Amino acid sequence: MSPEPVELSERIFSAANNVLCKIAFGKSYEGRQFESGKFKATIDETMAMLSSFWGSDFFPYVGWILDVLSGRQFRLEKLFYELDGFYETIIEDHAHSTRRKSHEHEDITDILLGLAKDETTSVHLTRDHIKAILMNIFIGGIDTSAVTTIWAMSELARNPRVMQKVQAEIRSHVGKNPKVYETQVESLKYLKMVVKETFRLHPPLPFLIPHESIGHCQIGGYDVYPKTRILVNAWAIGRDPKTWENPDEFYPERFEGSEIDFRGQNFELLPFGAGRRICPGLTMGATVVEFMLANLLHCFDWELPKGMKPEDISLEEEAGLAVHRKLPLYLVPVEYKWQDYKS
Ligand code: HEM
Repeated sequence: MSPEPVELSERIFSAANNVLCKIAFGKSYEGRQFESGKFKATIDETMAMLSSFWGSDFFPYVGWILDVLSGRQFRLEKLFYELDGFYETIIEDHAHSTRRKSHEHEDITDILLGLAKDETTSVHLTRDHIKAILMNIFIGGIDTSAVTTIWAMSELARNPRVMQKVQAEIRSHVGKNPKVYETQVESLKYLKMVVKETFRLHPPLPFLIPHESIGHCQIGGYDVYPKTRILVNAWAIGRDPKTWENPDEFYPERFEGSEIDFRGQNFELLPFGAGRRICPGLTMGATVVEFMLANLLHCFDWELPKGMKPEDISLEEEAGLAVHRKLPLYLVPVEYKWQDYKS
């Protein structure tokens, strides 16, 4: 029986969720605190709340009336209690757990609770601080890593030459091992170029996170006054024809021998921002994307659904704080017979 197409977006989201929850909370709470599917819906609702129009942002004295009448305030409060309950469960699970106390298996929540108890440090963490940090990881890390991986798979499905080249690299390094280990990813140079090229064309937060200027400055002859809201268009910067040759083409080789990286030192490529407010989860986010992609590409060959051509894969985007594909991504996974691999 030939394999059926699968909807990849949901599965990649679930994988990113499992990996990041394991690192941060020690286990995945999908199907427990949140039944399956509800987890994604909660993150989607949070992203929608973060990117929607708030009357009170623009009309400080009366704007709240708009927010109440539109029902947004009610949605926000409902979401707040849902998320707060989730973080309470995680903290309680850790505080009263019979889990092993060995430092070897500590997750981020263990470390934060340890810091909160430690009276010798100058950092005084409260329960609210801990919840806020967990919120940053939960909201900031899962969706961004999943979205990048989904865009990478979309571009690879549209570009069979790149797909074959990156798979050949992974398989020649990993050989007959049925899966790729984190330590093996470091040597996958072409995979890293594929990820960079994906960040260039599809930065998951195309306007980063809104900033506010604290002092007066001039940029390109324009005065920017204090308290101005600033949006940096990382999406347009990544497609600027003055910097990038054939900017709309997915061509990872453009990074061969290039110094340009996404770590905030090169303003041509800013998927994680730069400077003081650069994403603190940069290394974790990039590692999770490379790791998920390496395994997807090593374990399966990905064919197009019957009758579809590579150029039929849509790259249409859906507006939001994090830019998702507008349409689901269906591909056919064909299990790779790694026993047959010939180096
Ligand atoms: C592919 C993955 C990721 C991408 C593309 C990404 C991107 C970004 C961007 C663009 C910003 C705003 C920077 C700015 O406005 O200057 C940001 C902020 C942030 N990110 Fe990430 N991120 C990713 C993964 C993660 C992960 C895994 C975590 C946590 C474990 C995380 C936590 C945060 C936090 C806490 C902030 C706010 C920092 C602040 O306000 O100072 N991110 N991220």
